[in-house]
Amino acid sequence: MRALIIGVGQCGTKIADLFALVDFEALAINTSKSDLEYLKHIPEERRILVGESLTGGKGVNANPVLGREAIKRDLPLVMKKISSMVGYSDVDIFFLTFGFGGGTGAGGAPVLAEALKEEYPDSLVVAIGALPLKEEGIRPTINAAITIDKLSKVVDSIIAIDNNKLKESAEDISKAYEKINYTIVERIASLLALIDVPGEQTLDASDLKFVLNAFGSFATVGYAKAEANKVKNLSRLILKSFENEGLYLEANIESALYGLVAIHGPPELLKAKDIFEALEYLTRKIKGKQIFRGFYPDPREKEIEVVTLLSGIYESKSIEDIVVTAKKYAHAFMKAKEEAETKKKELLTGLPDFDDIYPGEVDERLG
Ligand SMILES: Nc1nc2c(ncn2[C@@H]2O[C@H](COP(=O)(O)OP(=O)(O)OP(=O)(O)O)[C@@H](O)[C@H]2O)c(=O)[nH]1
Repeated sequence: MRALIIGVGQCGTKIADLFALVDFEALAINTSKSDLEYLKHIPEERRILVGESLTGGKGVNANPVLGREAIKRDLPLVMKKISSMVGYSDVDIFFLTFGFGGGTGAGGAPVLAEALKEEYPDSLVVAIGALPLKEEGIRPTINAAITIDKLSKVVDSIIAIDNNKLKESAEDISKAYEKINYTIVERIASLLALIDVPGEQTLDASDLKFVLNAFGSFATVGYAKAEANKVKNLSRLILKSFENEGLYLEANIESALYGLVAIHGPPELLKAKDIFEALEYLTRKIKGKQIFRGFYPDPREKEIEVVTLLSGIYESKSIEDIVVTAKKYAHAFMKAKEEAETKKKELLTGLPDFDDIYPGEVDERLG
């Protein structure tokens, strides 16, 4: 299983940097020079500043039109770098990480996704994007809604992370982001690390690709971990991993098409009866009724870890809230703009030109 992580914009490159820390191949793309310099784990030759001629290396200030243009201008450079990283072996999945509410990531991710799909038709392109906090205001909400629409037509799945859901109240925002980013990487890296690893039942790259090949719908990742000696009922721990409070976004998991569950822990505790009980429950619950599973007994392990991926989701309150708010605002804005234009026309119609009021002035002076 080979995954390549491409971070776009500040949020995206911070997340990609954490993936690099746990040994994933990662690339960072940004319009802000200082944000690129701030990264710790992605080597310098894998950091690309785009759109410098447009932005002077200072970011795009939440303007996705500039973000889109910046990536477009330097797309050949970006694709050349990706090609040199890919080399001669296939990439199963390109993961694009970014924040939905800014300018570089929101504007750039769809452009890059399209280019990757064209260049690497056998690889999946999966978006991993953070949804804006409600208190950030209308602009990030609009950026997010439009980017969701664009990506849903290009990528295979969108793993949307609702910052509102993961941020604990009264927390300092940069600390909250740090924690959220850690959670994202912990879950996805744990899952990817188990793919193709021999287990009692093994998940391979084609299982993961099947589950994520979901025509641009939403996916979410659940997680539960506990010290092995404290787990009295494994079935309950598995169920906890896909309970709403453990997921990345508010979503109706019953609307999911596919599920994938990976369980890792000491062999004596991975009891088949408990596992099947929980998986049967999940199979009944989701619409598509297709669950892939992997059990990984590991005698060195002192904890039990469960990672759950649900995909093909169309019912999500987190997404609906953003789209509905953005649509409402966009309609009100377009209406206000139209009214302003009409009012301006009404007010100014009927005025004469200078020549009507000062006839012949120039001719007189010229004699
Ligand atoms: N989870 C998470 N979300 C973040 C983080 N940083 C920013 N965000 C979210 O991402 C959005 C802003 O995206 P950024 O990545 O900062 O913006 P950008 O893509 O670099 O674009 P510009 O700053 O406009 O050039 C906001 O809606 C934030 O809520 C982060 O580290 N983690």
